[in-house]
Amino acid sequence: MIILASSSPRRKELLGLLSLSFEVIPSHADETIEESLPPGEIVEELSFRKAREVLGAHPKITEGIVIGSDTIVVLNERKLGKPSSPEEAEQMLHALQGGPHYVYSGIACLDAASGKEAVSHKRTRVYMKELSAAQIRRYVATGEPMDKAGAYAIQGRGAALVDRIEGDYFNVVGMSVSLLADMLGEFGIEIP
Ligand SMILES: Cc1cn([C@H]2C[C@H](O)[C@@H](COP(=O)(O)OP(=O)(O)OP(=O)(O)O)O2)c(=O)[nH]c1=O
Repeated sequence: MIILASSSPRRKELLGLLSLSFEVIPSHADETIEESLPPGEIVEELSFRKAREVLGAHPKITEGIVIGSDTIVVLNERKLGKPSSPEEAEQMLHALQGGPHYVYSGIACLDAASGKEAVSHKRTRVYMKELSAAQIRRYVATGEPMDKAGAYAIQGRGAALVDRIEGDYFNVVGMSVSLLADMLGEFGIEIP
């Protein structure tokens, strides 16, 4: 059995690409973290917390693999999560437009029966086009940025804002399917 500890519809779709049967249980883990930590450590720690919280809150889960994941956008030293208001979304997009940034996504897998744990992350470079204030305002007005790290969705209308990427596309959307497949392999789960 596989349990995805996530409320993200994107991650559900991404795990679905592997044609494995799984259940979704949203995680309510505390995501407060020291922002000065390296971004790879942040997404790995938060991925772990999400998976552990679901396992801890559901004592009936005695076997199977619990998967947690977390995504942040990093611009120079600045870490951008999900915007808390349309104004913050506009500010994030103003900062990101016209240049490159990194998207980090972590994945944690916990084996409920054995207690075995694994965690890893990937980094993708995203180059955003130059955007006018009017373009940014129109995009924020669609509502799409509000539940997305860095205030854009590359898989949606946000695709029009991106010039190109270097690295794994799915890592930008929320979880590297390729990395996940390798990690599940370490837990004895073969992809059909
Ligand atoms: C950069 C980017 C992020 N995102 C999304 C992926 C994540 O859902 C979200 C980052 O927030 P997260 O805190 O990583 O995840 P979440 O709160 O949506 O879901 P959960 O913690 O329950 O697993 O941003 C996109 O959908 N497209 C993008 O291009």
